[in-house]
Amino acid sequence: MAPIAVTPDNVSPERNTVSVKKVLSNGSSPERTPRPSIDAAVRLNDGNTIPQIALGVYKAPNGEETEAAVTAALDAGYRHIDSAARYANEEACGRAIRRWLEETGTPRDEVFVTSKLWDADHGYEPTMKALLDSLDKFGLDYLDLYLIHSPSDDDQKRLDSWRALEDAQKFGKCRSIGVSNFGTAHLQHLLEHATVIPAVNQIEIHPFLQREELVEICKKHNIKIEAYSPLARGNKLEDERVVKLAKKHNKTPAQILLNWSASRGNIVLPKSMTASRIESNAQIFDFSLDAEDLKVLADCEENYVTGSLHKTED
Ligand SMILES: NC(=O)C1=CN([C@@H]2O[C@H](COP(=O)(O)OP(=O)(O)OC[C@H]3O[C@@H](n4cnc5c(N)ncnc54)[C@H](OP(=O)(O)O)[C@@H]3O)[C@@H](O)[C@H]2O)C=CC1
Ligand SMILES: O=C1CO[C@H](CO)[C@@H](O)[C@@H]1O
Repeated sequence: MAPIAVTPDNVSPERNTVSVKKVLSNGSSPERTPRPSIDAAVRLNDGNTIPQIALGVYKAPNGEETEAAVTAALDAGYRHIDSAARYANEEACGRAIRRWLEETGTPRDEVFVTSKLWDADHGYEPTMKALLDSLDKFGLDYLDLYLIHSPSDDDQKRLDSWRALEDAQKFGKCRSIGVSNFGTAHLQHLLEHATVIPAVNQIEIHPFLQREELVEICKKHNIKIEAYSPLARGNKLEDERVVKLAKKHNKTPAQILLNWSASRGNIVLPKSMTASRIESNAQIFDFSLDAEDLKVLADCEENYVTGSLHKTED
């Protein structure tokens, strides 16, 4: 089967070799044999590249279970972890990432780490403080991507938070900056006042919630879509149309949903705490959905929202 269509924005940076040469600081060799990295990546409007698949860690506890999931993801070839201050697991994610980098001798810049500013911390100073707090929890010097988790209802506060992100990027505390849960009105307002155009808008999107209008606006401004809840939280994996496509392609229903999103150029953030699912969720770049399959999935639209759309989102 041919691989999914590669869009002009898709790039394959030289990040596909994992060094396991280095031994641990205690002199022992790592027992695991990590897979090579998954090289599917997307170029952002700031010139940075972002791995197209991330492990999402919403609801993952701040302890060993999450460390194991993050390690399993990195071993499976993921190079992107999507956390948030709100998820309260930045410490566990940071521990696992730092340990994995050390064990495999991989440079920091080969793993892409995202966190998000929580709603209670909007405003210039609180945003700066929240970002430093997140860095402290991860034990990292910089984040690859820092997002406004949801738009504040207060126009000025929202712009102040964004100005803080712009400055943090200038100071090297985060390489890319973006937003999440921004609808058309919030995006347009931000674009009127911002110096830096957000690199991404992280929103819920899957075949059951396709959000074409918002996607078009993001495309127009070269803002990439990060698809959250790309598995519709597991609630649509038994949909008979998805199951039929899975059988046709000898794939899992989850892989069908993820391929649908990735083949549109989205960055996909499936969450799982199960090593076998973490691994299989990444095996989505070796097949293509044909026009007939895409029509079946287009017809799945039912405005199915699993999370909570912000009240001004469309
Ligand atoms: N910016 C925002 O406001 C939001 C961001 N997000 C981000 O997106 C990520 C993903 O979204 P999320 O809402 O967690 O939901 P997902 O759509 O990723 O679904 C996760 C659920 O699906 C299950 N699952 C995962 N893989 C499989 C599989 N192959 N087969 C069967 N079941 C599977 C998981 O269970 P199990 O763990 O047991 O495998 C879990 O219950 C979040 O973790 C977070 O990083 C999410 C919501 C909002
Ligand atoms: O990231 C998140 C996970 O999902 C939650 C809703 O179900 C959101 O509130 C939050 O923004």
